[in-house]
Amino acid sequence: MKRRQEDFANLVNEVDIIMLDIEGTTTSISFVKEELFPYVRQEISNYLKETWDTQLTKDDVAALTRQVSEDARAGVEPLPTSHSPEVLIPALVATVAAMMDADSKVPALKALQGHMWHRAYLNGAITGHVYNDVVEALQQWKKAGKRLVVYSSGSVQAQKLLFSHSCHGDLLHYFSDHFDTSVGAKVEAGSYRTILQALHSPPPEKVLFITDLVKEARAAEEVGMRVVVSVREGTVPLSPHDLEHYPVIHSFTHLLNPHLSPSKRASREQQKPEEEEKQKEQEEKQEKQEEENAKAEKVEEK
Ligand SMILES: CSCCC(=O)C(=O)COP(=O)(O)O
Repeated sequence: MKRRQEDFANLVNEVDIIMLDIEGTTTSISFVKEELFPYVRQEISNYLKETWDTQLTKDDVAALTRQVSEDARAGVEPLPTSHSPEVLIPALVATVAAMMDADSKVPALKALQGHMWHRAYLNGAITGHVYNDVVEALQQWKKAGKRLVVYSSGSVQAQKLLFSHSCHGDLLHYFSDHFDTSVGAKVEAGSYRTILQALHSPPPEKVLFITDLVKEARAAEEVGMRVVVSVREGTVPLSPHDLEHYPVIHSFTHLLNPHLSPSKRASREQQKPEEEEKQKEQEEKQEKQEEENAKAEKVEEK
């Protein structure tokens, strides 16, 4: 279903809290998959060797060991019982690689990743990617008195690092609250109930959650939150049903009040040409898919 700019602006007007996912929503999938995650894979062995005696790493290793022994009940190889770093580090490296291959979101893995990225952001090896259109939206929404929060599988520390060391400078001040998988998995409705409680129980329909994953949108919807699905380069394609059911955006520009912000075109002018090109391609692809779905539905009706 095609929604007009005013419909989106009304949706934003009707809520007090806007909760954002990161990967595929505020931030490109390629940044996470091609920079953040490879950094962990490349550096983990050195990082563990260098920090082995620190309390932070001892806690991370203990949490991973607990996680692996829980998973062992599901047939996963347990870690060696030895305390020797020579034995344990290679086993931990293999375990973390296996967890990342499976795109695991367990808090033990996410905490270790966050601690490793801390170094990378501080020494400038990594700069957090945030889409240009997101920055304009954050500014407009903050001015309009919206409370802005983040819910990502990345640890709260990793979220704060990304926004405070972003390619647009420090954006952390826009956000009042951060949630990660310590409140529960993003595909579970219970996690969104916990978040509502932490936000002092606003009416759920006063909260808008923006995410690229329909499973997450569904869980948030189950507790009564409003949802918008973000389609960016590399996000999981939406089924015809999801395209019909969910408001879909290709850029936060779609959610801006056209009377308060520079026009859609003006916002595009600020984009890097390659980002603009990708966004246009994405929009054209989506429109084509919508047309094909409509045609397929007509044929089915006949
Ligand atoms: C804080 S950025 C790190 C991204 C990450 O680790 C991840 O698992 C992505 O999760 P999201 O819920 O933002 O899609």
